[in-house]
Amino acid sequence: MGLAVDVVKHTCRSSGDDEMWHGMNQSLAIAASDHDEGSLQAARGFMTAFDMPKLNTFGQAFRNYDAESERQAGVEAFYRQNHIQQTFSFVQQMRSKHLQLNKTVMSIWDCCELLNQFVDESDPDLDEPQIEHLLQTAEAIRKDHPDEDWFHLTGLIHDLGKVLLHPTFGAEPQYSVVGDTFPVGCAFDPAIVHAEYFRDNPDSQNVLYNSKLGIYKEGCGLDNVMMSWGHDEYMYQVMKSNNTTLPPQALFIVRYHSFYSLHRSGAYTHLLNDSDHQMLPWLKEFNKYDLYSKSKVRADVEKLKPYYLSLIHKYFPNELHW
Ligand SMILES: O[C@H]1[C@H](O)[C@@H](O)[C@H](O)[C@@H](O)[C@H]1O
Ligand SMILES: [Fe+2]
Ligand SMILES: [Fe+2]
Repeated sequence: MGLAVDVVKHTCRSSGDDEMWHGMNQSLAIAASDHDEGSLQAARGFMTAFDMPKLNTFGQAFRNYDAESERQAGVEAFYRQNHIQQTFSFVQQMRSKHLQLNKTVMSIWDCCELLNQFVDESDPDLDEPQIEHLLQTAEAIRKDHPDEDWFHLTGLIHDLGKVLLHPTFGAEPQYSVVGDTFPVGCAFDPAIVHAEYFRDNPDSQNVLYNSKLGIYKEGCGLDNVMMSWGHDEYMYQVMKSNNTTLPPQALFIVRYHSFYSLHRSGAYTHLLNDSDHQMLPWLKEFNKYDLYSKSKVRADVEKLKPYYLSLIHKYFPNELHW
């Protein structure tokens, strides 16, 4: 890898057999309900080739928001802003501003290239332009899941919603585009990164929104939950409205990949319905590659381009409305 990092080799049973979608989903769901990484790996039945580093490129554990590092102060300032601004009503405003998808028309690949100029201020683990992260994620997935091209493409496109930072979309501030996401309309969970800054979010004082369930019903399903505004929801809506043929798992991954308090800490599970529970293992599997592939090793964009163009062609129209 060319990096002085410790690597953990993942071993698991390999079967080589192709499994049917539903069969796999079922075993993944069972493994996930066991909360056991080992059985999750076994249920997957894949040989894993991706090396998961223990430390990020700054020599820290991944997602350590308290460690003193060159990115720490900026990341904390980001979350302060994010947690103060993201209210229920802010989310409504952003949705009506951006979900009409009338800002531009472009292809998926054009969007990847547009992201080349942006660095994500919320990320303690990476200060590389976003296109690097997209290809690193996709290629890491490809190593472990060679036959699931939909999953490779999901890796490539999962962060394309960060294009909201571009002047074409009004150059939205980082606090309304990146960072972890969380439900609005109910109490903020302490498991959310830098939850202390929710003190100054007006919704924390609003009795409609500050109880455990807030405006929601137990088991209502994430589809009925309003998430903080950012690149996840935006890209999900872009995919859906432009009629992607990617499977439902891909849409779920894109939509909730930043919902760390759920997929890492198990918060908010009282809002999930059965379908969400079935999807959750895919989200966790995806997260491994999204998080641990972040490195300074540059992707060879020109070499990889033809393969990803073929996937884009398979699952998306040539031009999309954004
Ligand atoms: O792309 C973003 C970004 O990398 C953030 O730092 C992280 O907090 C989000 O969850 C992720 O989706
Ligand atoms: Fe993301
Ligand atoms: Fe990402």
